[in-house]
Amino acid sequence: MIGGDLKVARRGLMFILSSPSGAGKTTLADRLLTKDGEMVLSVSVTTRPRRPGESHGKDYFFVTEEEFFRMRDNNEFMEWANVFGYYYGTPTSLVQDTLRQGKDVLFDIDWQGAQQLDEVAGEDVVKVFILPPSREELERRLRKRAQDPEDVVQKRMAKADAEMSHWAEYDYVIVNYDLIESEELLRSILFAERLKRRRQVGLAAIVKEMIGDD
Ligand SMILES: Nc1ncnc2c1ncn2[C@@H]1O[C@H](COP(=O)(O)OP(=O)(O)OP(=O)(O)O)[C@@H](O)[C@H]1O
Ligand SMILES: Nc1nc2c(ncn2[C@@H]2O[C@H](COP(=O)(O)O)[C@@H](O)[C@H]2O)c(=O)[nH]1
Repeated sequence: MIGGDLKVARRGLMFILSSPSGAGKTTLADRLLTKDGEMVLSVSVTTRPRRPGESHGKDYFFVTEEEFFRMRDNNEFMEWANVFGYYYGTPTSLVQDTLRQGKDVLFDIDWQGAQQLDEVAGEDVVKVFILPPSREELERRLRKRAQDPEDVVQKRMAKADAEMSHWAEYDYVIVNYDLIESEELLRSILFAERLKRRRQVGLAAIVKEMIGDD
């Protein structure tokens, strides 16, 4: 696969997707992951109730507030936040294990989480903000997903402006008009970021061997 099968040893990166709820980041994340063997999803811990079709350990680790606070107080999260009245957190262990293997970690987290990860791991972080084509389309997508009751849809729409106001804190911004086009754009960003010289940690040895010591 172009750009996805690098031969040079490289340092894994932390690829963060944020957006207002319903803009499409989970859908795009799924599509990226199914075609990329070098990227692993960071499965978050949450206190939100499970939606139909979601499974424990794949979409989220669903826990009680008591368990969430125990993990938080035990420093098991790389970042955590309260989003729409529920707690969400990124377990540190999977992230560190994956990066150590030279693979990338994909995060589907909000702006609060993105800011926290930037603070602790700025060099490894690449942040992409996904915008919807319009407010009307955002609401349409939230309803089309048909997984949340009306009051939840309203609550998420009410918070959309607050989330979108953080767009300028991101490295890249994609307006998600068309899924296939957005997926291609995301993949282009990923491939270019993987090729950054500082991430290709095996390059120096290869070049040294080619040009010799003199
Ligand atoms: N470009 C697109 N065109 C049309 N529909 C889309 C597009 N992208 C995503 N969708 C649809 O919009 C709905 C919401 O997408 P998704 O669940 O991925 O949003 P999200 O940003 O992850 O939301 P949340 O933050 O709540 O998890 C889904 O039904 C998805 O299929
Ligand atoms: N800061 C974090 N935000 C997270 C995390 N996991 C998910 N999220 C964000 O929460 C909202 C709602 O998600 P939903 O699955 O309930 O629709 C969305 O913006 C996610 O990106 C996390 O670990 N930390």
